[in-house]
Amino acid sequence: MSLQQHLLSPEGREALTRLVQQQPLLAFDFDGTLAPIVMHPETARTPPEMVPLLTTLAQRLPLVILTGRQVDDVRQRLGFTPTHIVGNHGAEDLLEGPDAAAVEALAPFRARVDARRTALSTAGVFIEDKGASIAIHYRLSPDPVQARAVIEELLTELPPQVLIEPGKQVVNVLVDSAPDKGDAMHRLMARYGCRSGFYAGDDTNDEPVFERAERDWVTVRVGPRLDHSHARYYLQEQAEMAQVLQQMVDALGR
Ligand SMILES: O=P(O)(O)OC[C@H]1O[C@H](O[C@H]2O[C@H](CO)[C@@H](O)[C@H](O)[C@H]2O)[C@H](O)[C@@H](O)[C@@H]1O
Repeated sequence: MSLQQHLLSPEGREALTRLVQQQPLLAFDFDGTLAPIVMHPETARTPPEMVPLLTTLAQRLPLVILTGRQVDDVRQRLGFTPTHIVGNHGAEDLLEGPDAAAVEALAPFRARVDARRTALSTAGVFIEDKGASIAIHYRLSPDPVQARAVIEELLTELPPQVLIEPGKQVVNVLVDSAPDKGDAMHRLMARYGCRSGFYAGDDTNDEPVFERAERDWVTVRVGPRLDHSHARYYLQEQAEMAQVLQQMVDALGR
């Protein structure tokens, strides 16, 4: 793993320009990458100034969204129509729906959640059941100690195949046999016949894409440089993404 470079450095801009001219697959995570992180998940949106840039890019290249959200949820927040969407951290394809085995494997965990609804809500912990994965949100909890205790108890006995992954003020409950974002990216590269790719993400669920990227892909982690990330480039903050999109549009020319 080598030191990450800033994507808007001269070297980063050159790599981006070179990539865009090779008809790559452009893939973006949503929360924290296209949309700023906000307190309430239901208020997240692509900033208006980025929408025309994304619209132009999606008209010129295959442009896909790989998100932890459900497909129908993210679709209404984008403000433009991407070529394809994969949701649920890789486990829900726009055309094929959620991974049925994952939905089924989560049934016993769902029952554990149901039995603790009152304790969770008293602690300000909000459950987002997305079918093929479940998010346990604690950003809005007024008492982090109480929230942690309730979540720890909920996670004490995990059903077979169920695993947990930390995210941004959220615990993701996933199924180990379900496809992740890395699987989704490789599947979409094949589907759209692309030999090179761009991927931007900001969280733990994006690392499988960074880790399994081919040598000539441009991979970007949104957030201060993190030495243990497998992304090749970084952006200091989400607001810089608009400049990246503009650079791509400029590189495509007319
Ligand atoms: O893979 P992503 O597109 O980045 O989705 C990851 C999760 O995003 C959402 O939660 C996160 O963003 C919220 C809005 O900014 C924030 O309030 C929350 O604390 C974050 O964890 C979404 O609600 C989840 O379903 C996604 O898995």
